[in-house]
Amino acid sequence: GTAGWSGNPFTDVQMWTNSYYASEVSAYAVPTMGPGAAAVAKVPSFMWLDTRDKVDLMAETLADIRAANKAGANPPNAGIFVVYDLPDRDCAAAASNGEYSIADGGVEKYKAYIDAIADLVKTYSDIRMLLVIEPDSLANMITNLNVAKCANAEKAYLECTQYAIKKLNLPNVAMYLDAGHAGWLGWPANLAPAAKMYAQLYKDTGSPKALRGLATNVANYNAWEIDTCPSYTQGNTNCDESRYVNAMAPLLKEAGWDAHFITDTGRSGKQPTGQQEWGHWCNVIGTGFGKRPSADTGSDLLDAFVWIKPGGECDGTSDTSAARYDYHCGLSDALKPAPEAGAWFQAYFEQLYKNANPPFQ
Ligand SMILES: O=[N+]([O-])c1ccc(O[C@@H]2O[C@H](CO)[C@@H](O[C@@H]3O[C@H](CO)[C@@H](O[C@@H]4O[C@H](CO)[C@@H](O)[C@H](O)[C@H]4O)[C@H](O)[C@H]3O)[C@H](O)[C@H]2O)cc1
Ligand SMILES: [Mg+2]
Repeated sequence: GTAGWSGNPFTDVQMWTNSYYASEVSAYAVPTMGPGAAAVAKVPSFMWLDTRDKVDLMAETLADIRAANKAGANPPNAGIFVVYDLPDRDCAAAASNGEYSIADGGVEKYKAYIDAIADLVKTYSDIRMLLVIEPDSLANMITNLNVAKCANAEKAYLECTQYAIKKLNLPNVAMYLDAGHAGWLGWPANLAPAAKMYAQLYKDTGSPKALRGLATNVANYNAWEIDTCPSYTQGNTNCDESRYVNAMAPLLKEAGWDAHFITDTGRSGKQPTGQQEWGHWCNVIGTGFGKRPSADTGSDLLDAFVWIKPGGECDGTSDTSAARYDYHCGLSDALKPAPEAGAWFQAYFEQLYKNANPPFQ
């Protein structure tokens, strides 16, 4: 099969459209928006393994993919998943805190979570797995060690990430470490320290073949390429993901890692967005579905445009009394009322659909 790969792992496969997202669209969007909304579920978005239980959903999805490939899918389907269950997850924010805590054996539980994923990858060695590793984790190690929860999590994040990289270094895996976005690590002050950290991790894990590069703009809204830098990017010449990737790549190469990239365009179709400030990340108003997933990027550095954050799934609750309330989700440029992170947010889906570029309607 095409499980093994060399070069760009997106060129000879098609990304799988999973039934979990399709069921959300058909249950919540189609009834109010009509059959046209179903077209969004035909666009492949990554499946987030944000709890240990979701690994069971990964197993079901891999069975679906195997069946489709056996039935003659050409090109064959690849699985697209986000590994996202670090202990003390999302350490600089409140909205996406996870099930594991460092204080409560979270590192060991995380390793068992990774072992379960690795077992599935081996069971389905006929299927190529395209993985994003831990959004918002390493990026916080560059810019938020002043946040106590992040400083306390640094050792665990690095131990868990190294464990994940080594255990998932398998022939049918291509993985990309989360690298924030142009408005996060793309700032001049953050770029070199970030490149140093990622290159170090690549070397410390033995320059693993399965570690293809970095994923950018996960759950964020930046354009891949924009002619006029939006006002909220003032001060940072890397005002889109292409500039960020082109600035980061040579630093990694100099440090010994010939890294490639994927960029989330799932919510970057409308530019500029309604952000009052670039650092506002929660349920931002004025955004739209963006460039469709494709390996035809026009860039030697970018393996694919991908939809990593599933459009319509919430970034965080706007309920100020909720345990996971984060003030970013209460800002003027955050759509409200919003449910818990990961839950379906129909009004947001309608916003993305209305503003889609290319359009759906
Ligand atoms: O003018 N200047 O010269 C100058 C210099 C330096 C400046 O400082 C930079 O300012 C940037 C903001 O512009 C900061 O970037 C923000 O950092 C946040 C984490 O702290 C990120 O939040 C995450 O977002 C994820 C989704 O992306 C969520 O899933 C996740 O839950 C959530 O936590 C924001 O995206 C990201 O935009 C940089 O750290 C900071 O270094 C600023 C100006
Ligand atoms: Mg988030």
